[in-house]
Amino acid sequence: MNLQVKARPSPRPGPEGDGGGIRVCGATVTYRNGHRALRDASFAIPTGTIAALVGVNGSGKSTLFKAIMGFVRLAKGDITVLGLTVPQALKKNLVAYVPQAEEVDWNFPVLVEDVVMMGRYGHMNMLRMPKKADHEAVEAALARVGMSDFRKRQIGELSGGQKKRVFLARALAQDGRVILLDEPFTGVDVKTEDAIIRLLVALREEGRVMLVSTHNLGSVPEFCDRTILLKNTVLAYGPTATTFTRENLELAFGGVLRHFVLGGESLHDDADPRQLSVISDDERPLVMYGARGRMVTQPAKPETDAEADSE
Ligand SMILES: Nc1ncnc2c1ncn2[C@@H]1O[C@H](COP(=O)(O)OP(=O)(O)OP(=O)(O)O)[C@@H](O)[C@H]1O
Repeated sequence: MNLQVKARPSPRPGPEGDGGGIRVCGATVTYRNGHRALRDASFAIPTGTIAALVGVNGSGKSTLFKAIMGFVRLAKGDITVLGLTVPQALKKNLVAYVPQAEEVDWNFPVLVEDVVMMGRYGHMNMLRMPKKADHEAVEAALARVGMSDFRKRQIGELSGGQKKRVFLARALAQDGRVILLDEPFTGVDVKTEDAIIRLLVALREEGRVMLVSTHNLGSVPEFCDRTILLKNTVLAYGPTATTFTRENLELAFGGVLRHFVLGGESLHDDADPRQLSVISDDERPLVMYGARGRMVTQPAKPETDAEADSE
């Protein structure tokens, strides 16, 4: 299916983004080779929320993370984290990052507990001598992700899902108030995915803010309060119930998405006229009711139920 992408002005953050959370305003990133990976991107997510970052490969998701982490410089625009500039937030250890598996050199000989201890570096002095509180934080973080028994294992010896949990533990040990997760579900089984989602929901209850890039469309309405649709700029952002729609997904993914409509004999034994739409970019598919695409999965929070019902 070929869908044309309409040019839309990048939506600007509303008042909800003032102060807390992550606020990105007109962010533009141009790499050294001249490639502009992010153009005039704007959105705001308040604290105590989980936001999904959704877009095709190369749409700028990792670039946006790098900008929030201060790894790449903004050519234009401005990012604030919990009301602070990026350097101020990094200095206070407020931002934790769970990288994509491809970004890590798994041959580097380091123990699981040492990886998690790296999360404590920002809390230590120049000599990086761990204190009792650092060891306790590592212990607690490993226990929280169910990886205590693996603490003396080399990180490279673990499965994909176990490695993800270790990097989540590193973010927990750091005690970041803002946690950026770059594709945490890629290469993990459903059980680990559920465990990660439960952990993120618990972290939300603690008032943290999480930005999660994912190709796993089916899980977004399950646990993400907000959605940001990216295609080198922000096409749409807002509550998942009103933003994560079929129309917006088609805008963001164009012909990359597979789209099936099931109805008639392939869905019902009787003359029931109702249809199901299935949308996928080849990870977990999103299932929606009917031609307009009403989500089957439950939105993350009760108030978004109300918004969905009022559609
Ligand atoms: N260091 C770099 N130098 C030049 N171009 C880059 C660099 N890093 C990324 N890019 C380009 O910027 C664009 C956005 O890349 P980015 O990694 O942010 O996308 P993404 O949405 O995270 O993709 P994926 O879903 O594949 O992880 C791509 O076209 C990529 O080739």
